[in-house]
Amino acid sequence: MSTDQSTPGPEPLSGNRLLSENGPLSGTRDAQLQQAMARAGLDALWVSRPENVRYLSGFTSGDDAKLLVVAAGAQAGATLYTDGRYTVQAGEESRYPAFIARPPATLEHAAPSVQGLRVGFEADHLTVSELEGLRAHWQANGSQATLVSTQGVIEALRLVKTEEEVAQIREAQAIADAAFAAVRPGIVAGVREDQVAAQLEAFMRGRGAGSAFDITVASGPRGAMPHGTASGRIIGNDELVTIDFGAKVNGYHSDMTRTVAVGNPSEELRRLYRAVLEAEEAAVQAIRPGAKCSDLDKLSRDILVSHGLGEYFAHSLGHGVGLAIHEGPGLRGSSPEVLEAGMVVTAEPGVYLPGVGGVRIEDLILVTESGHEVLSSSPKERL
Ligand SMILES: CSCC[C@H](N)C(=O)N1CCC[C@H]1C(=O)O
Repeated sequence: MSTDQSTPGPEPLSGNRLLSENGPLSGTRDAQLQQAMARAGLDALWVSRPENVRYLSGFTSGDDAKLLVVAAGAQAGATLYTDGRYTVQAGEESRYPAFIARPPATLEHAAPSVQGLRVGFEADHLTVSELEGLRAHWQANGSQATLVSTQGVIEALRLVKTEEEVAQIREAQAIADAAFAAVRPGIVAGVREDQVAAQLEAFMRGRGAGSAFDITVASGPRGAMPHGTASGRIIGNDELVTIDFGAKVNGYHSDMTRTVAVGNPSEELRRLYRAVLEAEEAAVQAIRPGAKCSDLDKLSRDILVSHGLGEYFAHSLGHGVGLAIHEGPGLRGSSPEVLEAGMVVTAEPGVYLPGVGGVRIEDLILVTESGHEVLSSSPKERL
């Protein structure tokens, strides 16, 4: 939602309108939100990250959606702001009343609700011009809100998944596993990388899922690119091919990487593969509640260092997965986070040797009370 009124854009269908009367904050998620806002010293929160709007309201469009949450007092409640393209969708999906308008009408509508309040905004998900819009409308004309820069208020609530959320992720991963099983026999010399990606995507769409992100199919020397999106390269004989993909079900993602052998790759490539597999399996085995994310990263990194490959492990061990493909907790050396039951994370060490190729192996893992459950079930090669 831009505050730039020179930008062409949709008009409200019939003027700005509130689809229903202000609804109260209710339910577990709202209670957790109110507590989080209290901890952050906020009276209100202007939510602009699409995944956060969806998490709280149920509204699925990331194109134009903002949420104003007022935690307590006479104005307590939440309102969804979106434009006239989404009138029907907002009415069907949002738990909160929707005000259909474009800025600045949205900000003018919200101004009386935030008068004199400490209003948080999401610093990582608000443009400079949008912040200027908040200042212009909420810190003038007697509104005098105090704008507070925040980070991760709602993301912290999203770390531990509910059973319903886990079910969506599990379903997404099951579809991705089925796609891999269907496509794997066709990954042979002479096939283009983008044909492999297209087959995976078509399979997932056929099962009612989307693709979680641009699929990586990186063969031969392209394996040295951690984000080697499928290209027109023809897969050669005796190569390794790294395939990283996921499905998306009701907004929830899965994420898995397999590196497969075509023909008989060299002993040097097989050595890389075995080292990464050892690092990956050790990390997975160590996943349990109470495990420090930084320790898990170190565990897998130390194994690769012991094989002389530490310098080629060019990223962190893994990340949380949910409404975003990359979310907390971060399984990286600098992370202060500790795993809890209900988190869903990846373990995905890799090595990338420019001019040679690369290997990455990744599983999707649910942290359980007793340890973990590996959600991804596609077989890994033993080279
Ligand atoms: C663009 S989404 C990439 C998904 C992938 N599984 C992934 O998270 N990574 C691949 C390389 C490292 C890691 C990342 O940090 O992007």
